[in-house]
Amino acid sequence: MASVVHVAVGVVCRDDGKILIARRPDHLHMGGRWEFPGGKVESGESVQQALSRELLEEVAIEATDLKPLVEIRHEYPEKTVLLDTWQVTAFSGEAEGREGQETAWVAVDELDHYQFPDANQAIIEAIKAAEFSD
Ligand SMILES: Nc1nc2c([nH]c(=O)n2[C@H]2C[C@H](O)[C@@H](COP(=O)(O)OP(=O)(O)OP(=O)(O)O)O2)c(=O)[nH]1
Ligand SMILES: [Mg+2]
Repeated sequence: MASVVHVAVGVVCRDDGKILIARRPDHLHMGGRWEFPGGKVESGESVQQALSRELLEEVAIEATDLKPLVEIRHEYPEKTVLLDTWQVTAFSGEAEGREGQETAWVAVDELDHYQFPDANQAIIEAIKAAEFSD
């Protein structure tokens, strides 16, 4: 059986409530679709360390406060991922796609207008639910 890929995913939220999304480079799995920035947890790393590293590498954001949002396990035909998803409640830096990706700040009720990988529907639902519990 194929192993599960552990992925650290960040929902970076600005003071105006908008959330950072980035477009996955075409050559990657789910290329061309929008995502919440993040990447694979490497061996010896905690998920928080992985997320902080990926946010800096991908979108030039330095996360200063993280809180767990949701864990989504999803089976794609090619692989199974565990999206370990965190809300980034404080950060510094100006978001930019450091790997040439397009980025956007999007209101929660506009997330549905973007095409994400299939696993992300559950993340979007968790974001909407969290909005009302804060
Ligand atoms: N970062 C991220 N990955 C997602 C999301 N939704 C989703 O299905 N994925 C999947 C796509 C990939 O199979 C996997 C993440 O891998 P990745 O390609 O971002 O990993 P990485 O940045 O470490 O890149 P690399 O090791 O391939 O260089 O999780 C999402 O919202 N954000
Ligand atoms: Mg990545």
